[in-house]
Amino acid sequence: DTNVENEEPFDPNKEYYSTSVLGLIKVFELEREFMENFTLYADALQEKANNLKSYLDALKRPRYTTHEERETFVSQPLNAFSLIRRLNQDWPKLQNYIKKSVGLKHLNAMKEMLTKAPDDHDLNETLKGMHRIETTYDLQPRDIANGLLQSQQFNYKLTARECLVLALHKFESGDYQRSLKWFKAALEHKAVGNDENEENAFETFVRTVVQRTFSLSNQSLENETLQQLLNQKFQTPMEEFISSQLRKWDMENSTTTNTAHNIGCRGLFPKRSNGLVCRYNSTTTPFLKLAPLKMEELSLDPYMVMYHDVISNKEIADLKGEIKEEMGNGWADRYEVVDRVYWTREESAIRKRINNRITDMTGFDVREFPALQLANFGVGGYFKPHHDYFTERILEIEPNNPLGDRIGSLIIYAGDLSQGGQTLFPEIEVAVEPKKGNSLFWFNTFDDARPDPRSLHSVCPVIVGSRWTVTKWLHYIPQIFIKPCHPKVQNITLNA
Ligand SMILES: O=C(O)CCC(=O)C(=O)O
Ligand SMILES: [Fe+2]
Repeated sequence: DTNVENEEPFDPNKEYYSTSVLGLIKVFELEREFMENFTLYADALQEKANNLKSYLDALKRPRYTTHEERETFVSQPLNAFSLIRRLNQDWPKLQNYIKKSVGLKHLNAMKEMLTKAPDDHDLNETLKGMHRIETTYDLQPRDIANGLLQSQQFNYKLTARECLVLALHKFESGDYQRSLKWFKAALEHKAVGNDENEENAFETFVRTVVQRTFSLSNQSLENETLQQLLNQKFQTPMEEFISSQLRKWDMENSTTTNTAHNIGCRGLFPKRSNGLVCRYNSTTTPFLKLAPLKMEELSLDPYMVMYHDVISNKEIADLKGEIKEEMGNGWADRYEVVDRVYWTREESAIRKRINNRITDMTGFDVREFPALQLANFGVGGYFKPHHDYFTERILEIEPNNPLGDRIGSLIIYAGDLSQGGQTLFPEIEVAVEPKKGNSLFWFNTFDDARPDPRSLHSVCPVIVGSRWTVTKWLHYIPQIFIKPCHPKVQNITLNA
């Protein structure tokens, strides 16, 4: 992959709007509020213009172009009186009215809102998310620009400026091949007629390419030469020049994106037919005798199952309703994750219900660690491949955990997604669809509590939808009598 992910220094306290749908809703609200004030401001300006216009209309009279006509007009006392009075009384008022600012209240509100607008880091994080979607699923810039995301056609087209921002982002991250494709998409989406902002955007891109050309060839960049090139910016020789440079640099810098994670996300893991079954589980806890759970085996070794329809929309809504206001802000973890996370630390009826359900699914005791982790993903939100058992990374997040290693993990899918966001196990080539209401459970360690590297997992970048999850790590110590450690040597093979 390219170096897009690592170019910025990591700031753990930085909040991003784009790393969760919850954050994006805030920006949506911000724009709506901005537009409301903008409209009221424009209305106030309009009203002022209308008032000025009607004053002018009231003054309408013949033009009196000759000296004689004017003499006749002012020799009439009513006209003369009216003229003097207007200029003495109305004009100063008119001056004041013209000087008076209107809609200041709305203007100030708009200024205040600007302080909350997404900054450059937000834009960069969003561009990274867009890049992740594009490269993971190997989408073509031309299709994206035309609103085609995988097989779904949206009624949306990117403007040339938007294409150029993407082209520049690829350029800056060294992905010259995709930069060229975005540049071509920008040419295809050029507005009819002259658009100054668009021309500036083209000029910036051309300048960037020309500058690299010159700096690579150790030539000093003569202002005249640059200007000459810029002058022919939309002509074929210029386009050819840009294309040939980007193509040349791409060869020097060729990258491949065929990792197991990407292959899995593209739906290209081999189909498995190994005697796995779906059945009702009515034995893990006594409660299941009354209400068995629909269980689908995904893998026997390592053990991994999917429970279907274990949580209702109502329960999901209750849980979200409880935490939404307090949910922390989105963050971009240096190691793997881009999302917004919240721990439900308060005891509540719905949390208890869900914990009971988790015990029904796993047989494990969760009373010592009743917190639930909620996550909401944003633009291209994902997890890099990682292990949930104690690694340096996890010990950094959870130092001195008295509960022991995370022997199992359970995810409840609680959001509506139409594309992307599968949970992947690259080592055993399993891809799990994040269907709302379902729950995925797997073991991270062998029976003797050694880490099982086959539990490596990742999350594919979300393409379309709001991915919500409830995550529960099942720690070793509380299960010590429920799932005692069986010392047993296992032979495993990895599909590396
Ligand atoms: O959301 C998922 O599907 C997996 C999340 C995960 O791997 C984790 O929270 O450690
Ligand atoms: Fe994980």
